Amino acid sequence: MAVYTDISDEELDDLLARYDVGEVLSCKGIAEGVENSNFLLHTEAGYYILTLYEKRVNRDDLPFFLGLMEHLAAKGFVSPTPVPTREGKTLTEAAGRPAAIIQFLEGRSIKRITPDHCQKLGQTLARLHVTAGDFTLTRRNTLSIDGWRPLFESCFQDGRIPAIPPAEADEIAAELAHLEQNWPTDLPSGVIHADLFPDNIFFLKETVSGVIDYYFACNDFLAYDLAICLNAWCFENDGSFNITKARRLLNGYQSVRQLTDRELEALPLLCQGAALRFYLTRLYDWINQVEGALVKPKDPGEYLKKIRFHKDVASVVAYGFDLDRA
Ligand SMILES: Nc1ncnc2c1ncn2[C@@H]1O[C@H](COP(=O)(O)OP(=O)(O)O)[C@@H](O)[C@H]1O
Ligand SMILES: N[C@@H](CCOP(=O)(O)O)C(=O)O
Repeated sequence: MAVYTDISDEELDDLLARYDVGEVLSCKGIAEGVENSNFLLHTEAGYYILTLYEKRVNRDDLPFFLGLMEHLAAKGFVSPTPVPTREGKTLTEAAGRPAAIIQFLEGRSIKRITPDHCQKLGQTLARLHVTAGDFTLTRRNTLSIDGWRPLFESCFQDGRIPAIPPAEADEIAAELAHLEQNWPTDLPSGVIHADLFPDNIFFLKETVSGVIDYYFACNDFLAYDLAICLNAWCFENDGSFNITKARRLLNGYQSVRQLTDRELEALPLLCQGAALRFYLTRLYDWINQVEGALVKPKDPGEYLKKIRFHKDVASVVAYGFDLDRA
C-alpha cells in the first residue's frame, strides 16, 4: 500500500473547500502504487482519486503530467482528467504536499494476462503516442540512458551491497557500459508513458477503459515505450518469455502506428535498456526503503533475468515479429 503522507480531516475539508465537489463522504488510502500517496475520495459529487505527490516526483514536472492527462482526455483517449479548483487550477497543495484531484475511472487491472490483452495494450500504446503527438509541453526522460549511471552509482556508492553477489554487480556494470556505447540517438520520438505496466491499464470486460499513472511520462523514443511493455507484459511468473503475447503486442501496436525498420532493429537493445532501468529503480527503492511507509518494494531480480534474456536476442524475430510480412 502506498501511503507515505496521511491527510487529516481538517486538511481534507480545507482542500475540498477549494473545489466544487461538495462535502467529503469518505477518503480511504489505496492499497496499490509505489510512487505517490493515493486516496479514494468519495464526495457528494461522486468518486475521485486524491494524489499527494511524493519525493521522486519533481514539482516542476507536475504541469507536464497533469497537462498531458488533460490533453489526452480532451482528445478522447482513455486517460483520467484532473479536476480543476474553483480558480481553474489542476495543481494545488494538501497536507504539505503538492496535490491533485483526478477523475475516477471504472475498470480493473488484469491479473491473468492473455495474448488478447497484449494486442489491446499494443493498440492503446500506439494510440497514446499518436494522440500525444501535438502535446506542446516537453519533459526529458530522467530515467533513460543518461540517468542510469548516477542511479547505478548511488546504489553501489558504499561499495558492494551485501545481498548482491559481486558477479551480479560486475554484470550490471558491463551491461550499463554496453548500453552507453550502443544506445541509439535518432529514433522516432514523442511523448511516452514510460510505465505502462499491467497495474496502470484498466479493462472493463475485454475493453480498455483507462490508462493511469502518467508520473514517468516524458519525451523519448516511441519504441522504448514498447520495450517497457514487452518487459512488463510478455514474461510469465516463472520467468519464461511468451512469444505469442509479444507477437500480439507488436501486431496491436502496428495496427495503429507502423514501426520503422530502425525501430525494429533497435528493439532488442531498447528492451535491454528498459530491463536495466527497472532493475536499477527497484534496487534503489529496495536499498532506500522509507521507514513507516505502507509500501511493498518490488523485486529487482525479476529484471536481472529479463536483461539476460534480451542480451541473447539477435533480432525482433525472437519477439514473434515476422520480418517477411512487415
Ligand atoms: N483515475 C483513477 N481511477 C481509478 N483508480 C485509480 C485512478 N488513479 C489511480 N487509481 C488507483 O490508485 C492506484 C495507484 O495509482 P498509481 O497512479 O499507480 O500510483 P503511483 O503513482 O503511486 O504508482 C491504482 O492502482 C488504482 O487502483
Ligand atoms: N512499475 C514500476 C514501479 C512503479 O510502480 P507504479 O505503481 O507507479 O506503476 C516497477 O514495476 O518497477
